Amino acid sequence: MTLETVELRKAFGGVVALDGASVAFQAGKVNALIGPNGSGKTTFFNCVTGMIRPDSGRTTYQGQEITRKPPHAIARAGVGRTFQLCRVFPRMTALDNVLAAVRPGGFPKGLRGARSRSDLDRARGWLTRLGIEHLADAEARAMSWGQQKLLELAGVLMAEPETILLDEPAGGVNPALLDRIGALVRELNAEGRTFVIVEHNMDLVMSISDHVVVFDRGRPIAAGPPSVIRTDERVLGAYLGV
Ligand SMILES: Nc1ncnc2c1ncn2[C@@H]1O[C@H](COP(=O)(O)OP(=O)(O)OP(=O)(O)O)[C@@H](O)[C@H]1O
Repeated sequence: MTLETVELRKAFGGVVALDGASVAFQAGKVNALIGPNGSGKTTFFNCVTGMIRPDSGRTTYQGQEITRKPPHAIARAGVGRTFQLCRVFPRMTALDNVLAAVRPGGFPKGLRGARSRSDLDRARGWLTRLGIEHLADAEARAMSWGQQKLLELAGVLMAEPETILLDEPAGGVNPALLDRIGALVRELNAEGRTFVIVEHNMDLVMSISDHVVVFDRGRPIAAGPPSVIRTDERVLGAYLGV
């Protein structure tokens, strides 16, 4: 196991977003976290990455307690993440966005020479790997939504995380890019990275995942390989609302 939670609970006023969620994701695998709208998936990501504090419960990463650690400490421990609404700096170039991932705050104009050669090479390498190197000098705001999602992922990869949490990587992207994102996840996984993916596109989930966890009302109701999850009656019931 790599990322594990025990009885994670988080309420927003009267709304219980996480209701004692105990989940174990598998190291070296592509894990998916699925569930109907409002079932607590993003709140779960926010809790395990330190963006919000759970009311109770624990999270461990590779056996180490990370429950109350701040986001930067969890990132440093090796967990990277993307966001549903994609976080890039709109007025910075693609290259500067990727570099900013290793130097939070970016580079003031006069200090551009301070970028290290190896960081530059690595940043260009990730842009190339993700197929957006031709946009290196374009401002992020001039890029398409799908390109911005790739750019955000390039920034995450720049920190060399062992585990990557993706929040709706397929959301709003065109079918060609969808295929590329799927292939990329499998490639990066084959190189040793663990993934946890929150995603509504079931074709993508079922084609790239090794292990699927299903949330309903703030807690897991099923977990297993796609072939089993696809026909699980509890899962079908949760999605159909019966
Ligand atoms: N900051 C917040 N304040 C109040 N309620 C919140 C907050 N964040 C989430 N919630 C509520 O908690 C519940 C779980 O939301 P969450 O976004 O975690 O679900 P989700 O499974 O990620 O949904 P979706 O698939 O639609 O993104 C929902 O009822 C939501 O309205």
